Amino acid sequence: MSEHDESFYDALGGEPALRRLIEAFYEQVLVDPVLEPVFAHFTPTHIDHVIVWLSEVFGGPAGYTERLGGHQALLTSHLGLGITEEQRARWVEVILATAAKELPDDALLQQRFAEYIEWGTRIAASVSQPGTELGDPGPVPHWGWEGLA
Ligand code: HEM
Repeated sequence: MSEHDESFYDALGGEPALRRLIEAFYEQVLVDPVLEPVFAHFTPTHIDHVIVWLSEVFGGPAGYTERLGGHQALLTSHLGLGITEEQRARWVEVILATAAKELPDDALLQQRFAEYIEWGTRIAASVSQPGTELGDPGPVPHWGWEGLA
């Protein structure tokens, strides 16, 4: 048995680990000079919704599809935000520094997590630009030991 036989979600530490990660991440976002203005209208449900999204992406419960509108709703949340490359890159930098502390010290796990964050933030920034019209983005993407499933 390889040490990566358990699901990516279980290896991450499931919902409790994602909660620790995202709560610690947003504590920093809200005092970060680059990111704080972007999250001026931040709501407490935001944290819960990001945890539900990441849980589904990484192979946990499909709560975002079942309760929060799925992939289309996630993309819609970013429409019109006009996320700059500086903001996107800072978001990545802060969450990866937090993941290094809060997620298991497993090189492949940290690498795959970082790859998802790079991929996902580029999509979020892209759809946030003016004039984006979402087609049907399909189901919530899944990401695991092999990357995009
Ligand atoms: C992998 C990348 C990302 C994921 C998984 C993600 C996830 C989410 C989710 C789940 C929501 C909906 C929250 C809700 O329903 O309350 C949301 C909203 C939002 N996201 Fe992202 N996001 C990503 C990247 C980014 C980036 C790079 C930025 C800006 C630098 C950003 C800024 C925002 C803002 C401003 C909102 C609306 C906040 C609010 O009013 O609650 N996101 N995001």
